[in-house]
Amino acid sequence: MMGLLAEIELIIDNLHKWAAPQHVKKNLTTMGDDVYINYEPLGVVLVIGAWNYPLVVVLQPVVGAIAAGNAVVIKPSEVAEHTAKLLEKIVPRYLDKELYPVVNGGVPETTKLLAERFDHIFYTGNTSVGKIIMQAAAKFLTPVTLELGGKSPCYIDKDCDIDIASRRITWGKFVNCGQTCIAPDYVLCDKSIQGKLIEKIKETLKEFYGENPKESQDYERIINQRHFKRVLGLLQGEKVAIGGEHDESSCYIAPTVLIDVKPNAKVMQEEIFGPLLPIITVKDVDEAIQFINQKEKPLALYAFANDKKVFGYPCVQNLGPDC
Ligand SMILES: NC(=O)C1=CN([C@@H]2O[C@H](COP(=O)(O)OP(=O)(O)OC[C@H]3O[C@@H](n4cnc5c(N)ncnc54)[C@H](O)[C@@H]3O)[C@@H](O)[C@H]2O)C=CC1
Ligand SMILES: CCCCCCCCCCCC(=O)O
Repeated sequence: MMGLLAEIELIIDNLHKWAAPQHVKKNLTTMGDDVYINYEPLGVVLVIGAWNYPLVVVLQPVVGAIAAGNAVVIKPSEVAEHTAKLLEKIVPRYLDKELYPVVNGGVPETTKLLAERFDHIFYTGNTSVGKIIMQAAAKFLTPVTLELGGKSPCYIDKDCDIDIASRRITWGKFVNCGQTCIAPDYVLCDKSIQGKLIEKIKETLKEFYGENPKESQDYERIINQRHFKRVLGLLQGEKVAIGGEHDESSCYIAPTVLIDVKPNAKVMQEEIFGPLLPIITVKDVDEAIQFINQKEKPLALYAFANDKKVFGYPCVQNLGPDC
């Protein structure tokens, strides 16, 4: 909610500037004209949301689309069914239901929506469905915004404050049970610091979630049985340094750290989106970057180091504000 409210405030404070016609410098071909950029609403925007922060990932793009003067068809994720029902109930209380309808349902309903012509589609979710959305949009040349997932690495240099690194990684990885799009997906570090890192993560987990995370009010569950089985499948055959306990009936998977993970292991092939943290050892930052560059471009990259050289690499700089 904090992010959503901040977005609304940002728009209220800045919309008059963003929406104002923008001056354009004249050139030879336009010297006799009035030249400016005038912003117009696109028309009707379709917003399709994901389940992991189900209110914010649906409403945040809706807020932007409304501010830009559009009508919006709102499609919450059916996986977070209570939030979807709540949105269907409360949105019409505050917004015109002709201009901002909420459409609930799963794949068949979304497929039907995608057969319609929209002026923009804003989709948040996994990459495979992202491709379906883009194909459907291409039929009408509808522009799309795709907020997808990825395998976000953490590089921990041997010359860094391991207490700080492990505390931040433990928070970012295990909050919402690992179901955050920019959660650290895996760790790359020198073998000499692996043992200390594991000890520190263990200590931090105890501080955050107590002796038994299953009993902690602060530790979440996997969203459903399908995702529980998917995440558990990634754990099979791997060497567990911390955690590993699970319970299907409550979709519980303990905060888990894996070691001696092979680069070609199943857990390294797809976004984990659950509470498993594989550690892969590399000899230095160059090897880490080589490893990362062999994969699809990640959504975020986290680097912990004292050596400024680490932050000078273009791939670290280019990944933006989450570094
Ligand atoms: N970049 C970002 O800001 C964010 C990205 N994500 C990413 O989203 C993913 C998690 O969400 P998902 O499990 O994908 O959510 P999901 O299963 O709820 O799917 C997302 C939306 O796509 C629709 N959908 C699903 N299958 C479809 C199909 N075959 N055809 C048409 N529509 C379909 C669903 O109805 C839903 O509204 C992760 O990869 C995560 O990283 C999540 C939150 C934020
Ligand atoms: C205790 C609060 C947890 C804060 C985590 C905020 C992350 C929100 C990001 C929403 C989209 C995503 O990254 O999956």
